[in-house]
Amino acid sequence: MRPIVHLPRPQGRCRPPPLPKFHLLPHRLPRRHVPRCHPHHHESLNTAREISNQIADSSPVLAFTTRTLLPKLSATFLNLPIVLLEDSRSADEDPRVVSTIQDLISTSPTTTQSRPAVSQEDTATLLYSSGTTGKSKGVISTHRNLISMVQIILTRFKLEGDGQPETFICTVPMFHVYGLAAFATGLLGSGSTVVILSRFDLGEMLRAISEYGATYLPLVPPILVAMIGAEKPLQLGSLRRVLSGGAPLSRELIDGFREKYPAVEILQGYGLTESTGIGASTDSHEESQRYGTAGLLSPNTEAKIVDPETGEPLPVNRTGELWLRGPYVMKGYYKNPEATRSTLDSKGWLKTGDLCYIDDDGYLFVVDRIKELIKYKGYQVAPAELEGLLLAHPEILDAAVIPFPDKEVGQVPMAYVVRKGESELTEAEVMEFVGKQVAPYKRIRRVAFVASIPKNPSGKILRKDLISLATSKL
Ligand SMILES: Nc1ncnc2c1ncn2[C@@H]1O[C@H](COP(=O)(O)OP(=O)(O)OP(=O)(O)O)[C@@H](O)[C@H]1O
Repeated sequence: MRPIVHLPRPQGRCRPPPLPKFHLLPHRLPRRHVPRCHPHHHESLNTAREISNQIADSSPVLAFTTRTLLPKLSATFLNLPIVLLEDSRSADEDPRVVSTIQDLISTSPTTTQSRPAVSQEDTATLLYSSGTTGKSKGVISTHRNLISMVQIILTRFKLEGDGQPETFICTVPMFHVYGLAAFATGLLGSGSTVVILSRFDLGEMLRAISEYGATYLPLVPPILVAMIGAEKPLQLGSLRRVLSGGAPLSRELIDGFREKYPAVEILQGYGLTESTGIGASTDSHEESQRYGTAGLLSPNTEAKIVDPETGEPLPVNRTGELWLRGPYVMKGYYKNPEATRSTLDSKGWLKTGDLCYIDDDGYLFVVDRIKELIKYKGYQVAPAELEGLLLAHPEILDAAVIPFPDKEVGQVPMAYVVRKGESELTEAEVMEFVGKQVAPYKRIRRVAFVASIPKNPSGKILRKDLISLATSKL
């Protein structure tokens, strides 16, 4: 029987975990199916306001939280019973607390109570899409959706490298589809060893890699940016693979990573909350050699590229909107039939909103999100392409490109740039660097320097914030 490891919760800021205490838990699963977890403490990145909106929308009947996060559950929800993820209750606990996880574990289940029947079409999860391009919506994934995604992860994720089982590090939140599909269900189902970080912290991540001999690191692009930006290559110990997903990964970032960490393979996964996870991925060395691709379609997946204006299907190598169909496509948006109708067509196709092309061999390339394209004199400029170029500049640590309103041409590309350490890079130099490499309509025409680029937990640039920052000065 494999041990389940419980680590004492670190106090305050994350510190290197002390040596694990082993608790043997009786388990009926065969040995290889018992997952080993090294949980650090968990934190919700959502704000109290975001959580309140989700509670108001979804009307939950029970909440699970920690004592630290309790204040995020607004007192407006007076009648919401709470189970604390703690060992015991204190005397002056919030009156809404009805139990603790420890109490629940030590209570024997009543045998008289029959389990409710659950069908594959019933709702399994209601994840809220991040709302980077519109209002956040509750995405209904059914049991069938989730089961098919777990199956994809079990068949396509390489769970062994050189005959040894992989040890995974979890840096992504489980309230997002990436963490839910990969860590909370798929890898748990595979019996893999998973080390969980409560949130991304570069030092903490490196310590965990070395301490637990981690070999596989699924991450989001900002973590890659941080790893490439380090002055000297970081000590990655036994790490063999990273998997990037959740947001665009430019070719320039891939090059930068390969140059700095030649021993580590870089793979990619593409997906949406609406597809309950991975719609395409690179799963092998050969597949990852196809420069810049997000990979081959997941099993049981159909895809087509359509003209976003007319809905007409386009041939290979032509760029248009990606539509996906498969057993993992969501049932719809919760209490939002209008949004469901405009995203799912009557034949079950999911309109991803992503501008993509598929090459002759079936490899998917993501250009950008249609809603994020900048319109310069009617030409379309993809911010992701310009961000990729900027990141290749030796003095640029991070960058984001947004549309800046212009009376004459509609919108011009504006760059927010984070310079490296001592760099004195000027606005003109940034514009010239990009200008030399792109068609005139794609040129960056405004530059501002900032200390960091705002991003959400799934790695997406919070362009709305940057646009309000830029336009507030108009
Ligand atoms: N490998 C990838 N390469 C490029 N883009 C990716 C990749 N993986 C995910 N994405 C982007 O992430 C999107 C899915 O995002 P997610 O479902 O997490 O929330 P959201 O779409 O940001 O929420 P909202 O639609 O409300 O803005 C995809 O449509 C795509 O634009």
